[in-house]
Amino acid sequence: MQTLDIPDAELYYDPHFLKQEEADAYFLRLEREISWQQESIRMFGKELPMPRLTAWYGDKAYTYSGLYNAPKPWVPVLQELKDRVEQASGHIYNSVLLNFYRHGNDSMGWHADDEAALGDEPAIASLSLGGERRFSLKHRARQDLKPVHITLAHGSLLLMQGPTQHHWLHHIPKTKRPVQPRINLTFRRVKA
Ligand SMILES: O=C(O)CCC(=O)C(=O)O
Ligand SMILES: [Fe+2]
Repeated sequence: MQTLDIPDAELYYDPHFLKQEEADAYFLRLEREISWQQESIRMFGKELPMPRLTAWYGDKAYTYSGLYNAPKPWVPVLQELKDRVEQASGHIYNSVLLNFYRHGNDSMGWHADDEAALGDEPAIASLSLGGERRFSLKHRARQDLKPVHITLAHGSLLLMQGPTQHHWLHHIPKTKRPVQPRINLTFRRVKA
């Protein structure tokens, strides 16, 4: 893992966490084996489809972006990836949120993964597969710090921990560039 030197954050990145062929195979398995959902979000009093497909697996129920997610048992492909991510990151997880970005018009808005259920300084391990998308971080308070952009490679692992969620927001912007579909998994540990 390489350390990304960013103030008020603790970030590690491994662009080659999975070999190309492994990453290709996991993309295909996840596309097929995960029960992808089209959720909706309430915005300005209207129900709008979320600009991506999602799935939640794990031992605990979890509320994310105002959506209640019932626990759903681990399936082999997720158990395998969880084991490898735990090994590499040195943390134990009990849940994973999956996002499927079908095309460049799919995205995720600015947020921090700072729900109380994640505890004070959560470790969040983010595995990316498929088309490369830009992931950006911006500091919540310090305007002297420029946003940080990381192109998350196919088969890469990004680990966010320590004070990162306290001080920084992150998002996946839409892009007009033609991009391949992308799957992202964020492994988390939800408290009782
Ligand atoms: O797709 C990504 O790389 C980011 C996902 C994310 O921020 C999240 O699931 O909370
Ligand atoms: Fe996030």
